[in-house]
Amino acid sequence: MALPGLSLPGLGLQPSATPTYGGNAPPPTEPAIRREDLPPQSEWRFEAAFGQPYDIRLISGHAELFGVELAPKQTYSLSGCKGAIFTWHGCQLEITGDSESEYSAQETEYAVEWLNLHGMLETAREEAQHDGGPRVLVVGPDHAGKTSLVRSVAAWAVKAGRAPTVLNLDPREGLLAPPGSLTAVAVSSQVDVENSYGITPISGPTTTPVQTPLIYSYPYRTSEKPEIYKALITRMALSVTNRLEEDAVAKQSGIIIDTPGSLNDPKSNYSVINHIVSEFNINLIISTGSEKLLNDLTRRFSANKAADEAIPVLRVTKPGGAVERDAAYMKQLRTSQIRQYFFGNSKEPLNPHSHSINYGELNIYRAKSGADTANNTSMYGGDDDDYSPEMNTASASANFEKITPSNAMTGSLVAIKFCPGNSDEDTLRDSAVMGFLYVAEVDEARKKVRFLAPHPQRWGDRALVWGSWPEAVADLLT
Ligand SMILES: Nc1ncnc2c1ncn2[C@@H]1O[C@H](COP(=O)(O)OP(=O)(O)OP(=O)(O)O)[C@@H](O)[C@H]1O
Repeated sequence: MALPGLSLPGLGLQPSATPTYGGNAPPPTEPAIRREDLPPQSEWRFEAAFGQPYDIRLISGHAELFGVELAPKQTYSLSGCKGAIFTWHGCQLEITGDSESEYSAQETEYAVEWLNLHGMLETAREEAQHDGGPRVLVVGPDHAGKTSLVRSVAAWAVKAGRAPTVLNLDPREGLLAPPGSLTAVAVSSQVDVENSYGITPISGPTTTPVQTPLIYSYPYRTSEKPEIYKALITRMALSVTNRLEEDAVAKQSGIIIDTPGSLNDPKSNYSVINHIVSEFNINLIISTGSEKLLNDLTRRFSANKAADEAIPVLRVTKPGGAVERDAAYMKQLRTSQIRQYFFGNSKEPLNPHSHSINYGELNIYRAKSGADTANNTSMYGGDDDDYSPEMNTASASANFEKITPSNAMTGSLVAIKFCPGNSDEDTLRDSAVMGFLYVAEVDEARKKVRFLAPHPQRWGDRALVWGSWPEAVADLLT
């Protein structure tokens, strides 16, 4: 048994005789299996590399991964995952496989704060009047635990019978969609340990919950195209508000918004945060990982305001285990999310469909990058209170160009928009996404493109949008 709080990789192993190997025989390659006893309110933190098997089984007690309870005796494959298995009352875990880092930790006060936040949100839901439940914005620098917090409070809410709407506004990491998208989804069934919020609708039967998210394409790195980012937020706010009006449970459950760390530059005058707050009518801001941000937002939204105008800004402790994810890891994460979108995972393999289509039948637009477009205003360009998407019509008209397919597209994703192929630029920008295609091959001689799609159905004459983000993945089919 490992000493609580002092566990290091391998220390949980039962001592065994040192094996000796005769001749040139290779050592056995059986993965190491060890058991860890976790005391109450502690967690098993791990960083498992991509492609390296890393399995965890709950042997006794209760434990959860960011709010999602582990089923006893079930093996969870957590390869390519960094996270923590937390226990409120103590548990024993069985761990198989190697990790880059793993240890048990008892400095977990953050978890109590997160649970208190959940209690607070539950009270707000119970007291919700005609304007619905809590509308929460979570902000903080990169790697501060924002996504983990959102996932935990959403999972606890679902367990309490709610259906919170979760929004991901970080295009670097997809939610129920590949990276390069912004998503809103009403989470009504239990969140999955391995698949998080579940998977999007596919052609076959599944064991994981199927969700129907609202997806918008934002094929840029976060700060590249502020005017488009803001226009999409306005669009999403409208769609989400309309959806909530049709679903009393979702309305009462409220919304929780996860944001990228890049929104927190004070030089911007917090222009995008202001925009989100006003479009979603936010009534609670959670700040984590930065004292300065907390102070700035408190001054802006809460201090010296009349009671009916003030928006409370709450500080939540950053989890000690929240780790930085370097550029190489984030690239692997993006590739793995794209692969999973088309091929599923080991438990739920998918069979993508191949579509070979003549150039003449396609309406493809290239979303110009920030460097391409003139009038590229800064994300941080002044106060946002008077922003309206119409103001950007002139610049929006320079954002898409119709193209003929070329080899440069090979390995990229294109978004299938709901709008027709001959739509104007504002419609192209604002239209939600029906799904994504992977460009497997462009045959310039025969003027044909071969796409991979999760669905067998063709998409008619709908507009396709190709952007610079996420980067092309050359080896998706290998
Ligand atoms: N208590 C914890 N123990 C171990 N790992 C953790 C813990 N909390 C979070 N992590 C991990 O740390 C990493 C960063 O956390 P998370 O993604 O929640 O932060 P974030 O603020 O959303 O980051 P970003 O803005 O860069 O997306 C993730 O890989 C997450 O799984």
